[in-house]
Amino acid sequence: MARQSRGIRGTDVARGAYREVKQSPWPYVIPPIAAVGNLILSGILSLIWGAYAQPTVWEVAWRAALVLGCSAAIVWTTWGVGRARKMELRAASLLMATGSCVGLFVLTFRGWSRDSVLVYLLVMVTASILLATTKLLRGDGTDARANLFGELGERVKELQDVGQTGRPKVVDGRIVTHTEMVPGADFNSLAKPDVRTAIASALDVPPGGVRMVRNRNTPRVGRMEVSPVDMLEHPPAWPGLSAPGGTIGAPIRLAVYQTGAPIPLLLPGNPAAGQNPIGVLLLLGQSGSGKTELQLMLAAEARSRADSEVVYIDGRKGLQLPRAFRDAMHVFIHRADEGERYLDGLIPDVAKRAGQIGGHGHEQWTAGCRRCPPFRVVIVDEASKFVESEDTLVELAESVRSVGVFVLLGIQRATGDRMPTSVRTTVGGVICMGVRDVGEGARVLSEETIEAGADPGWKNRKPGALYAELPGTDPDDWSLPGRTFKPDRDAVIAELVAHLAGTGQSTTTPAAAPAPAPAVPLPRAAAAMPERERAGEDDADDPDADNDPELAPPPVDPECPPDADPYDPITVPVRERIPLDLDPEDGRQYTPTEIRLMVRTTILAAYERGTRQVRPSNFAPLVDKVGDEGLKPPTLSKILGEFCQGPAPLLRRSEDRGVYEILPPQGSPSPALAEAA
Ligand SMILES: Nc1ncnc2c1ncn2[C@@H]1O[C@H](COP(=O)(O)OP(=O)(O)OP(=O)(O)O)[C@@H](O)[C@H]1O
Repeated sequence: MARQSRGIRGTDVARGAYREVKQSPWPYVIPPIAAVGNLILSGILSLIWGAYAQPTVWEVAWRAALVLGCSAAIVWTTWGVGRARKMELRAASLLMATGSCVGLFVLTFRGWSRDSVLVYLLVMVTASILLATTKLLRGDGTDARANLFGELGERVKELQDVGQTGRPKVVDGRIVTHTEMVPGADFNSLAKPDVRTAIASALDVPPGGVRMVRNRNTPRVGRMEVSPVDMLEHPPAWPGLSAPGGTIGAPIRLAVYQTGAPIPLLLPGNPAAGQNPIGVLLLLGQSGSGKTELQLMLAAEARSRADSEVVYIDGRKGLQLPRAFRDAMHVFIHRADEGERYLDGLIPDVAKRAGQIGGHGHEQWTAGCRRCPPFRVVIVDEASKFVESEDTLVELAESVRSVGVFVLLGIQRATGDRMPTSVRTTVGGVICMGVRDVGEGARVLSEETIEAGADPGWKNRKPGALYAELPGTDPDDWSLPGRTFKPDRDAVIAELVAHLAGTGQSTTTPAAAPAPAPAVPLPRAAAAMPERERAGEDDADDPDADNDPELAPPPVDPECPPDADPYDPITVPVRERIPLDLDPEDGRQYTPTEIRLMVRTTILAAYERGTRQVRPSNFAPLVDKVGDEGLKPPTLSKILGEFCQGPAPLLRRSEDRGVYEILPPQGSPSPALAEAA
């Protein structure tokens, strides 16, 4: 507590009340005492050293040099330490120091005269009054700082005592300054909320517009970034699907940073760049913070990629989402219990996918690899129940990462009772939208991000605003706020539907794909991937295609569609079937040559009946006969490819992927059947 001075009391007329000057009286009496002491010192020095001591020239020279040196040190120090003070105080203290030194020098070496003593006393009294005035009139009578601005200004200036700032540069609309602390000081001390707020206030920029990004290699150095205007006040318009028809390996444009730069989301990772797949992403945001819009856009982006399958689970308000969107998803689940069943079945499915991926020598899902199963994107709108169970989450996060599965878990609250503390280290990435306060955000965001100035306490006042900690992004940018694009559901869905229609993918077929039963979620999703299915047919060119036992997804029998969701209407695609006159399955093993002969016979019989096109799914009865092992889909594709070759080909690839035209039979069989013939 501040001590109260005795004796210094005054009346504050404006307030009509007494006020007490707290703190010590010494700051007010020291200057005049020092001035008098300095006068006495100059008298003594003039008698023994200076004007009245009859010194030689040499003695005068070195004594004068000594006094000048001491004076220079005093003046320089006074100016230096006064840097963090108000200008008036700094000027008064400088006047005091300079006056003392000049007086000492003149009175010592020139001798005393009435004028010189009077001038000295006048200057020193003035300086003492100035010092006392600036100290007395700085506030309400306490010895605290004068007012808010004075205090803030001084605090900002005090920064210069602990560190040095470099020349500010303008980068992407931000003012960026390199800051180096004095040895022993910690740059993080500038990241404290009150220091950042003081700087924001002094510079008159929005709160949160000041970031302190420390250098990871040294605690002394960092950079201070000031964003003068909030560039996310008006979110940018949605620029359209980022790579329709491309691979899911290409980044998804999810949102933009305050700087205008895009925030990329890389789902499968990039082994070449040593970047891990994300696996599980946690999306935290309270109701109305903009989660659904983000999920919708992400789902549309993922669905527009050629090598992914999208599962959307919204057990709360799934049925409120537009029908066209629901139909466009490979799997759409709107019942909470079914969503849970689906998630339960996800982990057992991992081993199967791992077998498929590892079976051809890949350590993780690889973009562009035809033998890897489609990348699966699972978006779960309200997953708090799932997140609550730490074991399940850890198991999920660790297992899905490398097998080409991405799971987004959306949650509304991150309170202690709802979320284990280890969640942040378990999941591969985090997006934090508006939450109640910075403390809640700190449950998912890293300590460094919060320390650098991230404050997601927007609640639902700024929907779409977010902080993102994502693999593949610069950790220095994690404390940079971002915002999703201005919502335009109709445009997002219309563009997706147009893209799917353009690539020949029906948006009603996937809707028929039901929620997977526990432990068998994949086959149905795969069944709902016509494009991918067709892509597999092109494996005919791959000589190893049918040697790999782990290669193929289980065949889907068009005669026996998977169990349907009882709540969704079922639409089974109409497919023309070629009646095949084959004997029932007899359990015997068929040689490759026999199988090829049967395929040829089937094609010729179909041609005779007037059929001019075939596709692998037409040969399902043949699969029944020779068994799954004898005729996997890639093997069948390979055989059909062989029939396209040779001097007298039986088939020709149609422009429609996966469809073959039957050519008029010519006398000689294709080389594939030479042996059989
Ligand atoms: N980037 C954005 N800019 C402006 N408005 C946005 C943005 N993102 C979302 N919104 C709007 O914010 C509102 C709430 O969004 P949304 O429904 O996605 O929130 P939510 O977090 O899913 O809420 P709930 O959990 O209650 O469903 C909507 O009106 C939406 O249009």
